[in-house]
Amino acid sequence: MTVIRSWLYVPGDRPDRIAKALAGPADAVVVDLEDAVAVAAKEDARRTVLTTLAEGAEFFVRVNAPATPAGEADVSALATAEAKPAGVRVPKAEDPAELRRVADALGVPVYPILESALGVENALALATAHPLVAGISLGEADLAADLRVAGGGDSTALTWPRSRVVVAARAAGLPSPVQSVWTAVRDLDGLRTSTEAGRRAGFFGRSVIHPSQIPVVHEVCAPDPAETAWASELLGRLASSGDAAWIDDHGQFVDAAVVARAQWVLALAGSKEKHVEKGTHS
Ligand SMILES: CC(C)(COP(=O)(O)OP(=O)(O)OC[C@H]1O[C@@H](n2cnc3c(N)ncnc32)[C@H](O)[C@@H]1OP(=O)(O)O)[C@@H](O)C(=O)NCCC(=O)NCCSC(=O)C[C@H](O)C(=O)O
Ligand SMILES: [Mg+2]
Repeated sequence: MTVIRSWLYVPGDRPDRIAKALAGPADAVVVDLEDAVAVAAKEDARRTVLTTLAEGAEFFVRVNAPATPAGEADVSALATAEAKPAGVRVPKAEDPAELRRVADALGVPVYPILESALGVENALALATAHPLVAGISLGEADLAADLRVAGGGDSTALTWPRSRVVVAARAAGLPSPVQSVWTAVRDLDGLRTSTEAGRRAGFFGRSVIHPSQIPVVHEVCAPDPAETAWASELLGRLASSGDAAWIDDHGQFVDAAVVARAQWVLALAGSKEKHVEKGTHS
């Protein structure tokens, strides 16, 4: 099993930073053609993406929303390019039919980003829109704006959409969603607390916008030695006794659900970083 912990965004009109991002420690690089790129720079950014792909670099691309002129241009440019991205993130996703068009045109893994009330309401339909849909996530800044609720940090106003996207991803058999970006770039303690909370809430891995955020995300996503030891012990007892249920040495009841969790903990602990495939982490 292989997993991606950090997805580093880098603006498509900054070739210097794209090179740095690709050479750095992020598990995945997402070159952005959408909101990090000014309208006047969209064409340049698209050209840079195509040139960098043609040079053999491996990265993901966030296209513009496919229903917009810039999004149409992104999708048709990538569709005819010989070198394809590892996958595309599709922002402002709301319409499963639109997602199918993108997936059919590009033939690469597609990751819809849910950033509106309608997108969240359609979470399961988007997650199951096409076999190439490989993961869903939230874009919390845009979502908070669309919902007219407090955004930023760990706004509790987004608790329900977060749970909704976790449930829809798992119902569709997709990996746990990747957590949305932490925008207080210099506040690494806040990033850590928020990423830990995200893991507890069912997210795995995080989109980041600055290289300084990568080590924090990697640390939070690292297997917890105590949890790994607990899982090994539990599965050892299961193998030797064959019991279906018991109370462990810590007084905790164990049954099939707890065994499933222990198996997931060990699978994650034994995973290699980089290059997640559909359904390879849950
Ligand atoms: C956020 C930034 C604009 C900050 O830029 P800046 O203040 O110039 O950064 P630093 O001076 O601290 O940079 C220090 C060094 O790190 C390199 N750097 C910085 N950012 C990146 C990066 N993203 N990738 C690679 N390298 C990076 C600098 O070159 C410096 O290097 P050196 O000179 O050698 O020391 C900027 O970080 C940035 O543009 N980040 C990405 C923004 C982005 O792509 N945003 C799109 C995603 S946001 C999102 O998804 C929201 C979502 O849609 C929602 O709705 O929620
Ligand atoms: Mg957004």
